[in-house]
Amino acid sequence: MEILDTAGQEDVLQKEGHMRWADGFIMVYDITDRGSFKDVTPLKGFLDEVKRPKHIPLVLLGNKADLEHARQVSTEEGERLAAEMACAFYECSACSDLVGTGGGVAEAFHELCREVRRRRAVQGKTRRRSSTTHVKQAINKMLTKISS
Ligand SMILES: Nc1nc2c(ncn2[C@@H]2O[C@H](COP(=O)(O)OP(=O)(O)OP(=O)(O)O)[C@@H](O)[C@H]2O)c(=O)[nH]1
Repeated sequence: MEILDTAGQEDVLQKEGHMRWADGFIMVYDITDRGSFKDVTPLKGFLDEVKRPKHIPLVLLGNKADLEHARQVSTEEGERLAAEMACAFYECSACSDLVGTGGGVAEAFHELCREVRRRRAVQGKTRRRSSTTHVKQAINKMLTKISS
């Protein structure tokens, strides 16, 4: 697995390059900064424009859960946004190893990996099914030729 931590201030071309490169995304906002939460929706819109096929593996992550006293974005708001984007949601603290806060970082990465694998398995099945269909069609053609 390769992890790219984007700078957050990259230009559109850089952003597009990163989006094309990646198989999955963790979108992180700061629960003590409503502005960072508001940035998620347009970023997801941009991702949908750039990425084919759509519905790429995605996890929404609210960071800095250790700073509860400074919270600006509720857990429910995070959950609602994740439901809208049809993705998993966690809150975490990159600065705390406490159970229930620090655990979210690892869990977010695990969930993203699981989702990437699930999508690949589904795509693999589709590809296998379609190649079987091609073989069947070719055999049918041959049989038709032979019988005519
Ligand atoms: N209390 C607390 N502080 C955090 C947490 N995560 C990051 N920080 C602090 O927030 C500041 C910014 O962290 P960065 O990792 O540079 O954030 P970033 O989003 O990667 O910033 P860019 O490089 O601009 O993209 C630093 O001072 C971190 O120590 C957290 O979970 N809890």
